[in-house]
Amino acid sequence: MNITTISDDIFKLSVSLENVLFEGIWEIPRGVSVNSYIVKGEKIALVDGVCGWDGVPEHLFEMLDQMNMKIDDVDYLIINHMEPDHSGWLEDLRSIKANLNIICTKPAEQLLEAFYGRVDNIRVVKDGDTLDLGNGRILTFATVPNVHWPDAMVTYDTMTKTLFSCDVFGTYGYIEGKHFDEDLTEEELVIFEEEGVRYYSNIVATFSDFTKKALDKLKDIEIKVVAPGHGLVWRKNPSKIIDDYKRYAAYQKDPDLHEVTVLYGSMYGMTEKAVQHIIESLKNYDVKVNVHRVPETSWGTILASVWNSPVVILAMPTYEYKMFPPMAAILEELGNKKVHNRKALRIGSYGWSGGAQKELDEIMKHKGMKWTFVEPVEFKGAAAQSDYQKMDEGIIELMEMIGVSDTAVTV
Ligand SMILES: Cc1cc2nc3c(=O)[nH]c(=O)nc-3n(C[C@H](O)[C@H](O)[C@H](O)COP(=O)(O)O)c2cc1C
Repeated sequence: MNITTISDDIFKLSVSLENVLFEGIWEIPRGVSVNSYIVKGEKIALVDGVCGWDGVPEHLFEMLDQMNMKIDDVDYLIINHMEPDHSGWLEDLRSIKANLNIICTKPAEQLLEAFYGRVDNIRVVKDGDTLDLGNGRILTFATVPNVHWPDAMVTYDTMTKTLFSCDVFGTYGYIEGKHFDEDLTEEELVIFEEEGVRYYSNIVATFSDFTKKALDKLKDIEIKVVAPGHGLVWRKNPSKIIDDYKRYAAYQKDPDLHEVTVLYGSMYGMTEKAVQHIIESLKNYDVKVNVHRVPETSWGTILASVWNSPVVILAMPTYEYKMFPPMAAILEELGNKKVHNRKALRIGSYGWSGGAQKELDEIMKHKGMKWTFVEPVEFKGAAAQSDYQKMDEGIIELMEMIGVSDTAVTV
């Protein structure tokens, strides 16, 4: 755990995680930080906690020691969001200071009881409520329901105009010694953009409509510092992460990028050979192409890729009268994350009955995904020249749909 000064009397305590699956599912190749904040007036508030990683509470005590504080000095624990990665200190803190005052929303109060059996010393807050810490430091609260649990809220320090936003404006990614956006090189900023969309697509995507409402609610607040529960503190250019989140929310239905995801599975190479043809054909267009094989590529990586891609090529064979199972699993997950309105081509090999296409149609329908498909190209065994021709025609159609033209020079 490390401690960083954000501004006079505001400190970040954070833990970096790597080599774990975040939420037990998502790979985090560049790690993630989990951030908690200490805000001091006459009274002291701890905004969010982190899970019981990294020797908490011992490390927490060391950090407090460095600030000449003891846990007894903390007057309030503000819980923006009850998910255990942010509320996990609660049990330890309560065992040390039983009368710790907790500030949270009504839905969080119910979750507190469910998760920790806690019903005492809770002040429930709603939109616009304030907490006066003394010395002119007044905190206000705004609920942001379902970003990403029903209980979520953000806390705003009116003195420094710092927004403690918990999961909102979070990113994956952790670079040793880099805590603020102003610490980053251009290349590192690109890393955090990639990790932003990865985090959004893995964690927040399902709640994009709620995220849009939350962003709308926050738009009239003057924000000088964004201090989220994951990732960097945005101090030099806070509007960067706010605008990024607007884009990410919009990508649910319309990623306005020239990017294609080719998602495929293949048992014996027939479908894979056709995928190679498609990859070659896409080289004729000015588009970024991401190729992912299932089940080898993790769901988190695929989600991030498809979130950025208006065009998706799905390639899979028939397997036991249905589609190759890992492809069905990831398509269901894309449906759960509400990845809507993609333009798509499906290709694949079958042996005798087919069945992949039927299952694909069913998934699209029951998940309400509203993808627009060009004519599928299914072939028995190996693809023939006429099949490759049809694939190329499908690609032309898809590229036209996103306004990308063929870069090959014809004489
Ligand atoms: C375990 C297994 C199950 C299969 N089930 C079906 C099936 O139900 N219907 C069908 O038409 N083909 C079925 N096939 C045939 C494959 O779809 C066919 O071999 C296809 O060419 C495989 O494509 P690939 O080389 O890209 O893996 C099956 C093949 C395997 C290995």
